[in-house]
Amino acid sequence: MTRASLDKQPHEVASMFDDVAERYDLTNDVLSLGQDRRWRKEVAEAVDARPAQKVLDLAAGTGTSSLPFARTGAYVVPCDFSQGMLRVGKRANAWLPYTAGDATRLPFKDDVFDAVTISFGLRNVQDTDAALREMHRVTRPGGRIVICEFSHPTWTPFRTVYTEYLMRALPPVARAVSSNPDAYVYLAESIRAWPDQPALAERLKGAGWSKVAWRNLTGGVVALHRGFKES
Ligand SMILES: C[S@@+](CC[C@H](N)C(=O)[O-])C[C@H]1O[C@@H](n2cnc3c(N)ncnc32)[C@H](O)[C@@H]1O
Repeated sequence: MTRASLDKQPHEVASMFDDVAERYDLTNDVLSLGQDRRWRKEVAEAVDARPAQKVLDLAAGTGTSSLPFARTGAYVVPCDFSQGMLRVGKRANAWLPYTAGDATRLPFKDDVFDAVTISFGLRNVQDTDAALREMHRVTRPGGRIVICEFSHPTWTPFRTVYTEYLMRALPPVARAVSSNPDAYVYLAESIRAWPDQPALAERLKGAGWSKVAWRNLTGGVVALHRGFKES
């Protein structure tokens, strides 16, 4: 697959996730070397969902990213546009209110969620700024956003090793465990093309979010960005 794999239309992205849905959670565990569990714990702490709060987990896929919020007693809505991912999720956790929807045209009214969050999803949305604006629209004044996304390690020697892992080690491992190995070539390429931590913070501000800050996890392999909607 060539770099053209990054130029995917939304329906191609949805279909790519339909293809990997059955083995998505297993593949994640293997390719992240088990780190994904730690990252999810950090996201849950950053979102700090309280009982009865309304939380939107956007690009929720199978809903694995939604479970930590549900466990706090919050009302969490997993939303995604891949029918395949939603189907696998519903089979495992039928009690979650899975909702089909596109991040750039959310099927929710204004100001309804206490918190909106997106894990490993924003990088896949073709129009990042439109998704950030939509997330802002559906958040209540005073509410918060937490974005968990692959990012760029800040220490150069580590960044070099990590880039080698992404471009050389990850594709053959993905070939062994995934039902659609090309999806993981796309993963590697999309991570490299993704804005770095300060650039993503500027995009959040541009979409209307205030008090924007970020924190690196695993040396910057992942970054947690957060922001607030002005009251
Ligand atoms: C890598 S998965 C992340 C799933 C889950 N959040 C997790 O942490 O495991 C990315 C998800 O983003 C979804 N996605 C990509 N673009 C989207 C869009 N425009 N609207 C809704 N979902 C989208 C895909 O369908 C896929 O399920």
